[in-house]
Amino acid sequence: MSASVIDGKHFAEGLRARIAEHVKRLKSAHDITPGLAVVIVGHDSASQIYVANKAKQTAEVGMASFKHELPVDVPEQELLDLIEQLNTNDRVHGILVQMPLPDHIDPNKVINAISPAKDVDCFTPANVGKLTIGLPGPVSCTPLGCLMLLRDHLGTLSGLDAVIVGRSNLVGKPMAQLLLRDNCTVTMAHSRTRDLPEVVRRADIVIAAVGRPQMIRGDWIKPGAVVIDVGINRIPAPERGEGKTRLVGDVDYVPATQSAGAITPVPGGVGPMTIACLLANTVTTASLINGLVPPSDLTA
Ligand SMILES: Nc1nc(=O)c2c([nH]1)NC[C@@H]1CN(c3ccc(C(=O)N[C@@H](CCC(=O)O)C(=O)O)cc3)C=[N+]21
Repeated sequence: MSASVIDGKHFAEGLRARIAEHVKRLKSAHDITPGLAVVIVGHDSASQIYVANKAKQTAEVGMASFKHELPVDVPEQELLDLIEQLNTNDRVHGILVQMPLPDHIDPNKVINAISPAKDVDCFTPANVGKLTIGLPGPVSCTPLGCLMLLRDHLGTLSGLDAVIVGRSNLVGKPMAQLLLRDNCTVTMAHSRTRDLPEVVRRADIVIAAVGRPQMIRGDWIKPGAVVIDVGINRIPAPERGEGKTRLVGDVDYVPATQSAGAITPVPGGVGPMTIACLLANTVTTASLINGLVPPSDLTA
């Protein structure tokens, strides 16, 4: 058996086209231009590229894009003051503070400073609570992207066994909430799980979100299972020349394609969906801030 490849890059393009339509309608019918502010501290080159990508795609869907670059040694209070300014700026409907932050800044303080109404990452306790009980609001970007790909591929997820490997606040925990809402039987596995291969072998849906390159082996995958690889790991690739690197996921991709029914590649799988869902969340928050019902095709 050879898995079909779930093309996240292509799906994200389609999603962005739908977002652009919603943005157009918000502008023409309500005179609202959704705006996304991205805050980056320091000059990490990978983060710079990622932030530049977000700004470009934000503009492409017709939204306003605001970028704030702060020096790596910026005092914590200055960052908190900037967030407060963005909280009260009517042109800004979404605030994303690029993580990780330098060690002298407490990420929890920063997250708690963001108005939940503008928290497009779904990092604030208020929005995590809403997600958990199913109230409208932003939905964690990476889990939302994974859910959209799964629904598109499978139609319904009802009754399926889903195993999530990784219990982070960022991906594992919100992913579990979304899959539960779609009536999956959800197992959360992690570094202390006993006999991880056997647990993964039960899964109709595998979500790999451990952050360890190629850790999930091909022979752990049940024949026909759908594999969503959230990992983005850069590893040395001497076969491409000295000092070269390449991106791999948390799944050992080639062997996994032997048994999986479908699988997301890295790159070109979940990554592009994360950015598209950030834009989707900005349409959601812009709608809710203005007392409008958010578009149902952009959320869980
Ligand atoms: N507050 C906050 N929210 C985030 O959502 C957030 C963050 N901080 N900090 C950094 C991580 C990382 N992240 C990525 C999203 C898309 C790709 C992506 O599109 N990757 C491409 C490959 C890009 C390449 O070639 O390097 C792909 O998978 O196809 C990567 C990484 C969001 N993050």
